[in-house]
Amino acid sequence: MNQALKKECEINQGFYRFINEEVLPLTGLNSATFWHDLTALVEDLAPENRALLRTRQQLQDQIDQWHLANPQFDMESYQAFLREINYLVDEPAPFTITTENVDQEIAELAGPQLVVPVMNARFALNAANARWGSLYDALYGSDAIPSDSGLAPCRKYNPARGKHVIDFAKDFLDQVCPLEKGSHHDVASYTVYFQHLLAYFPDGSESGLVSPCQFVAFANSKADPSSIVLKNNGLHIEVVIDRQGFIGQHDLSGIDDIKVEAALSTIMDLEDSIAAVDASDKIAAYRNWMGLIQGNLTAEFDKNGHTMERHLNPDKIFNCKNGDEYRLHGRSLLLVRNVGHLMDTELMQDAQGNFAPEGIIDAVVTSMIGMLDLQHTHDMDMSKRDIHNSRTGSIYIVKPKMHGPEEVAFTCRLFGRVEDMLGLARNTIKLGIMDEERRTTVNLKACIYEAKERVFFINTGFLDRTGDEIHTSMEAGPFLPKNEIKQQVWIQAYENANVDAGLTCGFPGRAQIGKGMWAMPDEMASMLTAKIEHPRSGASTAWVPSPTAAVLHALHYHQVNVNDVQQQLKGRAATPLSKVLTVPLMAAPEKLTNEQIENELANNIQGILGYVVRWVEMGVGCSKVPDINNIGLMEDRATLRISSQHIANWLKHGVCTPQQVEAVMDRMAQQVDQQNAGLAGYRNMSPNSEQSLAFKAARALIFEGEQQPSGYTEPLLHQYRQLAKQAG
Ligand SMILES: CC(=O)SCCNC(=O)CCNC(=O)[C@H](O)C(C)(C)COP(=O)(O)OP(=O)(O)OC[C@H]1O[C@@H](n2cnc3c(N)ncnc32)[C@H](O)[C@@H]1OP(=O)(O)O
Ligand SMILES: O=CC(=O)O
Ligand SMILES: [Mg+2]
Repeated sequence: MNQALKKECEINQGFYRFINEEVLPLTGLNSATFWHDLTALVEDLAPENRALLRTRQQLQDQIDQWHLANPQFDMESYQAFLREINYLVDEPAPFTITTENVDQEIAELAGPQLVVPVMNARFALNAANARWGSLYDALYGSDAIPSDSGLAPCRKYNPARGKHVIDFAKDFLDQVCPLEKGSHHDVASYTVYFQHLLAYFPDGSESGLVSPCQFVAFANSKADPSSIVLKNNGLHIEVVIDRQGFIGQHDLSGIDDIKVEAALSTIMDLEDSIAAVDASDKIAAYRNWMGLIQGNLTAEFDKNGHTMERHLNPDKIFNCKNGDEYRLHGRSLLLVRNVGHLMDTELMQDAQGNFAPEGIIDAVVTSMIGMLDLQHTHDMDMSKRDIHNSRTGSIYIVKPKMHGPEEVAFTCRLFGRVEDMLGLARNTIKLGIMDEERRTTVNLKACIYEAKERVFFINTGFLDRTGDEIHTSMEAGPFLPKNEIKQQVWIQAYENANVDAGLTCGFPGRAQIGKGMWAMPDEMASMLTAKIEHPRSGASTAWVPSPTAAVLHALHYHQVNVNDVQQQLKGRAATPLSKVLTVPLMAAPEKLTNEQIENELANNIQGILGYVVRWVEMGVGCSKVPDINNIGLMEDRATLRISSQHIANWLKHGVCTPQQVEAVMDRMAQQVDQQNAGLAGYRNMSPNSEQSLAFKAARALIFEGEQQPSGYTEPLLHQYRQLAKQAG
């Protein structure tokens, strides 16, 4: 049953109640005015939103036609054509962004950014609390410390493994906060002498830090500190000392743990990592966002036979070395990712029966909830309030999947209208631009220009970007195997051009330059080796999939000073557009062996089925799915977009046949069923795959992939998930 608002517009009743009963009373906004304004907003902006989507399709049709008419690709004529159709626009004259009131986690500090599905309260709380994490736990519990030669973690503590953990962590201290003389390994005790940290060795000798100012605070007494807080590259390290502690009792200096400042910011995701297909799903997601902002979200769950309750951590309070209080934010700075411009939502319907653009409703609701934090900020003495988010009065919205500057301009107009509706000062709502569609990449400066007063990040969402790479050039020819696409010139050019754009547009000090997700959540040793390249490339943040990854990736920002790197990079030669536009096609598809083709299909299809079955049948928007080498991969809608577009491309160009794909799908359905055996709520796809909604969804994603708007997966996922919900 719907709530008739004006006679030409209907609001979903659950949504109406949620806003009226749970949100509006906290905002001081008038209900009648709010609904009137929301209706007007949707009436005004929905047609524009739809027009932007038509433009996407028109451009895609023109690009398809061009490739068909130009089988011999010529870069010069290609670029001329892209300009002619307005896919490529003129670069704006040099400018710098003017974004103000940005929290220091975004503007000044460099460190990991965690992403989490907001609908999972247990994970979302964990993510918000992942501002701080135990280095000992992250090392002990991951493959960062190898498991061979008696080092495997076991049910009881393995002291041999523990020794490697402690050695690694103290090596790290020696590296980033070295002592003037000697090593942290050999320290017998730490004390604070006036404003200095002193380390004493067993022979009675002592040493200070090479950089004494790295010592900033302590807990308990100077003579017998229970914590020592160090600071390097703006990030804190807490050395916890407890001579009675589980680890500390066996440690020469009594160090019980080393905690690091890890996820400086966290994206609460309403987009690609969640499955929200109807009003009740959306309300659940909004409610969690509200609980996080208000500070009262809790989650009760069973872990290892114990019932646990999780809530948000308070701030951390220490003694400053000069005697004052030293207060550190206890939680990640929370950002919220809205959906893009594509999908509509049943939360609201116009007179013609059209659902409202979901991105418009997300902007209004997530901002209105974000506003509760700002009201608290103004109303309350900050030192008395434990849970708050922005200390500069900003709301941070990450907007995904925008195509080019006119879509960014539209988002900014939308945010401006929302600010007017909510009575917020202009540019309170900050915009994070995902550089993850090709039309945004090639016009990035023009995109930033449109948002120059409110942009707070650009981030290379290379997963969606790869999907869009395939879809945009679907007609150009067959693409390389998925892993080889990553090695081609276009991607490095895209990554470099993104950093360069951020630097030339004045991001340092105002906004983040971000890099993409580490999509192998269990491969922490590899991450420690590979992801240091992100700060080295000039990025001030990069995405991680879990708190453990956040802790370990944080080490990189101690090892690399991003400010210095950014200074060095300023003024490097611009990346040629031709490199960004070089499509990663296969030169000689006929050289692929049948085995290579089968392997590629098997890998893609295992990922697709493994992800889609949980999405459609169980409403799980982000999963860890083993690939054919049994490495667990983070799969979300963006990785699904790549896999499904890749097979669609190979089908189109005859690299594989539909029969081959069907056969691999049947084989992989059995495999995925086996992988999920015993999982509560799981429904097998085989042997009656024709009755499985998940299997049908996966088939549609592949065989109808070419026709999907920009190759996106959400229209089909939503359709099949809704059917699964109806089927109960
Ligand atoms: C292309 C893009 O758009 S990328 C952005 C979207 N992707 C994401 O947001 C990825 C977020 N990550 C995740 O959802 C998960 O890590 C997955 C699905 C990849 C793996 O989940 P699982 O298989 O359940 O992880 P695993 O069993 O190893 O670990 C679970 C533990 O880690 C925690 N955890 C895992 N990921 C996260 C996270 N992102 N935030 C907070 N906590 C997390 C869980 O809370 C849980 O700990 P608990 O028992 O104390 O609650
Ligand atoms: O959103 C991130 C991506 O890689 O896509
Ligand atoms: Mg993305």
